[in-house]
Amino acid sequence: MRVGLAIEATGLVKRFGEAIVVRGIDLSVAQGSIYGVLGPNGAGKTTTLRMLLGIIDPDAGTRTLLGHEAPIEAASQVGYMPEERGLYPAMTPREAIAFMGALRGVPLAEGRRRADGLLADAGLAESAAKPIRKLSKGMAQTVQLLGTIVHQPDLIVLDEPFSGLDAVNQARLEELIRAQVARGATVIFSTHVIAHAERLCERIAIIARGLVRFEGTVEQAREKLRPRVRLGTRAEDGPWRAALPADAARIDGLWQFDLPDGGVEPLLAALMAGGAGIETLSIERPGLHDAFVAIVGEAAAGDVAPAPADEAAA
Ligand SMILES: Nc1ncnc2c1ncn2[C@@H]1O[C@H](COP(=O)(O)OP(=O)(O)OP(=O)(O)O)[C@@H](O)[C@H]1O
Repeated sequence: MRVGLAIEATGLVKRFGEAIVVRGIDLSVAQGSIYGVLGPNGAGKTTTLRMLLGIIDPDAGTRTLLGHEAPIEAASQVGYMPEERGLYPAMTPREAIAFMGALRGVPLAEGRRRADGLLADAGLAESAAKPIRKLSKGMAQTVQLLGTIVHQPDLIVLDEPFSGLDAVNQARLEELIRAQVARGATVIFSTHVIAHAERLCERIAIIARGLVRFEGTVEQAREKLRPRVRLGTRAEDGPWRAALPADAARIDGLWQFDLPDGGVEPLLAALMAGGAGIETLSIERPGLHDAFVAIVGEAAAGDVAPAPADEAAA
């Protein structure tokens, strides 16, 4: 393992029958960081996480998990919450969490003690002794998450952890992830809800159609797009229109276009001289959501031609 990496994967490939769903993915996750794997439905996120954990084996490529080349050897130091949730409905949250801890080597009495603390922190103290079947879906999901971290794993892998939670519980989960990292854990999670990744992650990978299309910081992803100008003019038409950039479109009553290289000042001068009557002006930096849509869109367009991994596999 390279110093400081919790996960290092190179060239991961996975086929299911004829379909190559992961086509050569590299991933490096620094110890003590929060890492986001973003991608549209079917991109290959879950398959990638499963390969990293050793639940399935890649058809090609290698992965090192907490310094172990065989992921199973790291199992006791890993907490994994799969996308398919499931707890025994007759168990209580306290018992379920303690049971999940026992599977990872935490004595039951200690597991119960930890469960009570975790449930209290999550605002679920009153539900600690009710059967899970009486809990809401979101509450049950929180219990499953607490069971995932009860053994204080060094690496926490969460598949779509925010889906199914209301806004309050999503915020709680963000806090919990930060708290886990503060105690020294590494967290990697998949999501197609971009806002969480934007707030939480030091680095992200955007996966589409089985390939990493972007890897870097959230800031670097945003920098791939130009700021967007929205401009309202009193007059709808006039010779001044020639001063607008070629890509300017009138959307919802506003001219919208990417910030030109020379900034907006020369353009505004031309509009003012031409009597366009500037009523509103905003220049907005794109968010991660915009960058995500653009990167995934490019991937879809680019995939009309065969990708290199397909050619290599053929
Ligand atoms: N065991 C399997 N057998 C056959 N095909 C599979 C299997 N697992 C996944 N796939 C296919 O692989 C592709 C990628 O699936 P995967 O679950 O990894 O995507 P994902 O990015 O996690 O998507 P989502 O956000 O919808 O969960 C999909 O087309 C899926 O149908």
